Parts: sequence; C-alpha cells; structure tokens
Amino acid sequence: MLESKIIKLTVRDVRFPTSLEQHGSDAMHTDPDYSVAYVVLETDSDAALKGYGLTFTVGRGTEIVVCAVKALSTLVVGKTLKEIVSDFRGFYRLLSSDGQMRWVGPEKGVIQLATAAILNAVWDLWARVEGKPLWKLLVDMDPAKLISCIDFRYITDALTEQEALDILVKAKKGQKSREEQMLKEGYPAYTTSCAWLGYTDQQLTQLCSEALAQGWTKFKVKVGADLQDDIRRCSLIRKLIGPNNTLMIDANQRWDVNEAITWVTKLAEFHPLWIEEPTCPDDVLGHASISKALAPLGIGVATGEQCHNRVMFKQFLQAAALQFVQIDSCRVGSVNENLAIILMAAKFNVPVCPHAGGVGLCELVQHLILFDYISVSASLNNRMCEYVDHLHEHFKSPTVIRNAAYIPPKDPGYSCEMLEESVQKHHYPEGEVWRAVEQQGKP
Ligand SMILES: C[C@H](O)[C@@H](O)[C@@H](O)[C@H](O)C(=O)O
Ligand SMILES: [Mg+2]
Repeated sequence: MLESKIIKLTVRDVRFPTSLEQHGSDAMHTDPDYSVAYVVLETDSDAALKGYGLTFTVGRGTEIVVCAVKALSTLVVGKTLKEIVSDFRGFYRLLSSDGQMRWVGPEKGVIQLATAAILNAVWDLWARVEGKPLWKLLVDMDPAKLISCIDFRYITDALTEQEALDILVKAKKGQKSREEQMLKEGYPAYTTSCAWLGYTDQQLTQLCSEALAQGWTKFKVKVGADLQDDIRRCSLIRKLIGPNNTLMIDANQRWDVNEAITWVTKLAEFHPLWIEEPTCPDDVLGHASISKALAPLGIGVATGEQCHNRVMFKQFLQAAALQFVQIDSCRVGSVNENLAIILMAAKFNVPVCPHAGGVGLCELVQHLILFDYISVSASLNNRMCEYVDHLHEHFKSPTVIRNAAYIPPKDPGYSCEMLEESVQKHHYPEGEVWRAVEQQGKP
C-alpha cells in the first residue's frame, strides 16, 4: 500500500463556537473559537485508504490557513506515499522551501501551519498503511530511518545527525519496558480546563474540585490581564489544591520583559512551577533574562505553542531561555520538525512538556510525547503533557485519560480523523451550528 498515490487533497474550515462560554480564553485571546483547517488526502488505493490531518487555529484566522493549504496542495497531489517517505527529509524541504511559497514564511506563521496540516495527514496515512498508531510507528522505526525524516538545515551547530542518532541508539536500552509501562499506566498529564481567564471564581472552584476528585494533581491557571485578579485566583486555586499539588501559570505573551519579572515575582508566593509565555514568543534574549531573574524563586520559563520552528527552539535552548520545551503538533512542520525539537531538547537536557488542548492537539501530541519517553528521554522527571477537556467527542479515536494520564492510542494512524457529521455541522459558515449562532445574533 506504500505504492498508493495521493490523488486528491481536500481542506475544510471547521470552527467551534467556544468563545460563547469563554472556553480557551486567556490574556491575549479573549474570545477564541477553537478551529481547524481539516485536510483529507485521498489515494488511488483499492481499500479507499485516506490520510487525515489538521492544524489548530482560532476563528477567523482559519480561512487564511485553508487558503495556504490549497496553495501547497499541488506539491503533494500526484505523489505516492512511497516517494514521500523514502525521502521524507526531501519532501519536507519541498514543502517548506518552495521557491515561490517560502517568501510568505519561511517556515513560520500561516504557511508553516499549512505545512503542518498536510504533513500531519501524510504521517497519518503512513501510520495507517503500517497498521500502527503513530507513536508505535516512531518507536519501532530504525533510528537511521527516523533521522532521515528530519531536516537538519540550520540546526547542526546545536545537534548533528550523528549526535541525534547516538541519542536514539542509546535510548534503545529499556525501551521495551518503558513501552509496557506506558501501555499500563499512561503518560502523566496536567489540566488547563479549570481556570481559563474568562471563568468566574465560582466556575474555577467547581471545576477544580471536580478535577481533584477525578485524580488530577497538576493544574494550569491563566494570568496576565490584572495583577489583583491573578493574586486572588492563584490564591484560591492554591488553597483548593493544597501545597503538594503542582501549579503552573500562563500569561500568553502579555508582558514586556521587566514587567514579566515584576509581575511573576508577586505571584511567587503561590509557588508556580513555571510561567508560560511571559512575553513575545520571538524574544529569545528576553526569555533568557526572565529565566535568569526567576530561577532564584524556583520558577521556570515554559514556551513553545507559538514558537515558529526548530531554529527558534534551537536558540531558546542555546540561550538557556526556557526550562520547559512546549512542542506543539500543529504549529511547526509536523512530526518531522518535532523530532528535531525533541532530540535537541534531549541534547540540552531540558524536559519536553507538550502544549495541547484546542481542537485535536491532545489527540495528536500524545503520540509525540509517548515517543519522547519511550525512545528519547527515558525520563518522566519534571515532565507532563497538557490536557484540556474539550471537543474530543468530535474525533474518531478520541484521547483516553485514566488517572490523569494519557493512555496510548491503539488505532492505526495519527488520531486526526474527525467524525464527518461533526465536520459538516461545524463547517464555517454554512454548517448548522454556525447558522444557529448567526440566528441568535452572536458573532
Ligand atoms: C487560545 C488558547 O486557548 C490558549 O490560551 C491555549 O493554547 C493556552 O495557551 C494553553 O497553554 O493551553
Ligand atoms: Mg499556553
């Protein structure tokens, strides 16, 4: 089936009106409608084999991403899966370095989100053809083959191919037992569902108490709009979860560098493990200053959900500007680029704690973090994967959480396939959900 040829790419604008109830709200995104550019690759295979992919976006931005996916589609349609995966590095370059399209990137912003959507669909297709969930495809793959999927251009000063290979070969030891452990216990998660910025104190209290009862021990709170509110909310949640559970705070890029240091210092009494996205996501040296200033308070800096590509992550790592690497399955160039980031994090000995939530981000990124544990880092120390309890019901193979841990998916593929009924209902603007929203006079 590797010979299957991709004969058609469709992409749809699928949005969920999450802003109506303030789900997902933060200091910078006050009314997010969680959305995806949803890609389906059709093949000429007898088995009606398809590959499903997506990238996460927010509301009106989706139509631009859909356009970019269409613009890249000619590079994938007509290729066989074999042609792609036998030189995956070359195919990544073809998409990311196209002579006319790269001007609107390169390897950043909308065009990189579109690249992610397409490549996620290709990886999904490949994993389906191999009959394995994506994490297992990666875990079983020969290290040299894995390395051949990565574009090392611009990162060899931080990580050479040989070093990457050595990391993978070294981590072969104990791989089997780590895989068994994951299948039994799952990968540890934290929840962001309790404390979106637009939630009332009452909602926060209720959701947090429910989460505690379900066994959650690690919680993330949105901060950054108003210091007094932050103090009140952090104090409330710290009281609810007690001194031994873990608290993280997330400012979604709200502050200038010095402001970040002053503000977070005032929240230090609540003992957050990390401050996430304190300032502009491109400001490597700013993050380094914040990291340095907050280290004596025992607070680390986490970032990555809006980090363009492997080159930015390289600089963050080189400058000791982050203490937690937040990979995102849809922001950078799919599995190919995330492999590079995961391996660089291993070289620099910085834990990977993925960003998830949105639509489908949990479904996808669980595969990458399982691979990280089983085949790269071999450690759970200071590591956990984000979980948000929204919109899973729209997926064919939704995430399974047990005892606050991700249970490894079993279905073949990259867990990107959505229920066709959900796609149609939420298709923007003609889906029935959006027609109803419009009739009620909401945005
Ligand atoms: C707009 C989104 O909900 C963000 O607030 C969200 O991704 C967040 O930063 C997170 O870390 O989960
Ligand atoms: Mg965040």
